[in-house]
Amino acid sequence: MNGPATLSIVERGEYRFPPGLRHNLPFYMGRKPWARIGRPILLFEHLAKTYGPATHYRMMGTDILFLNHPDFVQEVLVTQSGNFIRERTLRRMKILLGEGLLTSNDPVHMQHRRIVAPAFHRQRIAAYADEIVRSAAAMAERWKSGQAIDIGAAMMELSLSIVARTLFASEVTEDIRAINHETHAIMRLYNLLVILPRLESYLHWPLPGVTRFRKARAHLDSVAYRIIRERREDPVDRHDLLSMLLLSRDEDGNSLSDEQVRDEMLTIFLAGYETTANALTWTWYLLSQNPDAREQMHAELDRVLAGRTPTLADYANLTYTQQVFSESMRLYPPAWAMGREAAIDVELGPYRIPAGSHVFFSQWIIHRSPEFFPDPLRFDPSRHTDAAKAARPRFAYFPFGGGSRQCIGESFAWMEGTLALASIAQQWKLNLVPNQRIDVQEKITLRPRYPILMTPRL
Ligand code: HEM
Repeated sequence: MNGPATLSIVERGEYRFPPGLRHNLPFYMGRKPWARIGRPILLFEHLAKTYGPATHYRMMGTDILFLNHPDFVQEVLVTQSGNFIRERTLRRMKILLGEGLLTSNDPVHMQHRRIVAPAFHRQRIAAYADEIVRSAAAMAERWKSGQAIDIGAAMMELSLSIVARTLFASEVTEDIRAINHETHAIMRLYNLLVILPRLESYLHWPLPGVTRFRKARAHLDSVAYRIIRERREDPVDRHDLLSMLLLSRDEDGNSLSDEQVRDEMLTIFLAGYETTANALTWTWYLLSQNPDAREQMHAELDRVLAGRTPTLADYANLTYTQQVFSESMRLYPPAWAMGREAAIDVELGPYRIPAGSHVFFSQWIIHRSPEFFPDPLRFDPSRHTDAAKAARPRFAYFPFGGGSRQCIGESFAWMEGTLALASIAQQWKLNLVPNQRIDVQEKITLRPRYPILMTPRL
């Protein structure tokens, strides 16, 4: 790899690490302003500022590399992807998602990806455009001028309605609310349980949190398997993602079992719903703070749509609206960090790390690097013209990851984000209610830490 210019090395036996924290990470917790439980972004910002493109720390006996240069990201996600597997915390989401695309490793992952891919082909997701516009327009019609709304909650509700229509060809029914409710209950417990060293072995214990987890999973499974059974009994194509999961075959004719359909259904639900809702939430916030960009977007909507409801055919012509969405995901990437685990000893540039080491990189940090995005905190959609993109390394901007595990829902998300923005902005301008605390909460996705209240105006 070309790599960043000057890199120092710390040797340990046959291994070579970048410089970094002298003590195990827990040693610093509560002692340093950048080491706070639940604020990993502060740690990553500190490491990037202090050590530059690559740094190293240890946690509970595991070596962790934090990489801050697009060339390293490319190396891990593409060039040497075969040397890495999902890191431990993500693998542990198997307690909810089984062997779905997010949690599995090869060869299972490759097999499933081939079967699931047709559900996300361009022609197929084109059919979902009308559903997206209908859900967004219906929500916007319910708003009243000057009446404050919690934009994060509104975008979650919108995203849930879009998932209902596109994954299950349905309105938001009791079943879908149950899936939503139990998935979130499990994810809240997961955030606590994931810190246990051998989580899987505690799952049968009668501890209060674990009992709640088992109940939620049993309820979730009963709903999911009932939906699958009903669909198998009446196997018509309802033109939704679930029909595709049930009908899809790879080139050798392999299809998914009920258990595999359950895992992929919940994976798509979880991966596709909160990410897009957060991306839209931050976009409305940023537009309210950048009136020039907002005016330019409205001018494009007036020009392209001339008052019509947007359709799929308009999507390609809404270039500025797409750039607004891109710039929002640069500053507030819904997937704000990613990780892998080295399956074998790995050489990365001048470094050599042992099998079992974890490697992390953060969209939040790299997307805000002044080297690739001058004046990085400025909201500027023109950073995403084709010419500007071609002038940057591929992994200076990677909201959807990359390589063989690049987000399978990326085209869906672009279409959903752009058309939802267009449908709502056609009816409203959203202004921020003054004097609010705005901050991020870095869970698996990047949420607002406090509700963000906005008022729609004509
Ligand atoms: C703005 C919205 C979205 C963002 C920012 C996003 C981001 C990502 C990222 C970064 C990954 C790679 C994770 C890794 O390699 O560790 C990923 C994977 C994935 N995403 Fe998305 N995603 C979004 C929307 C969606 C949607 C709408 C769907 C489905 C409808 C979806 C389904 C998936 C699935 C199934 C994977 C796993 C792919 C695999 O490993 O083969 N995502 N997403």
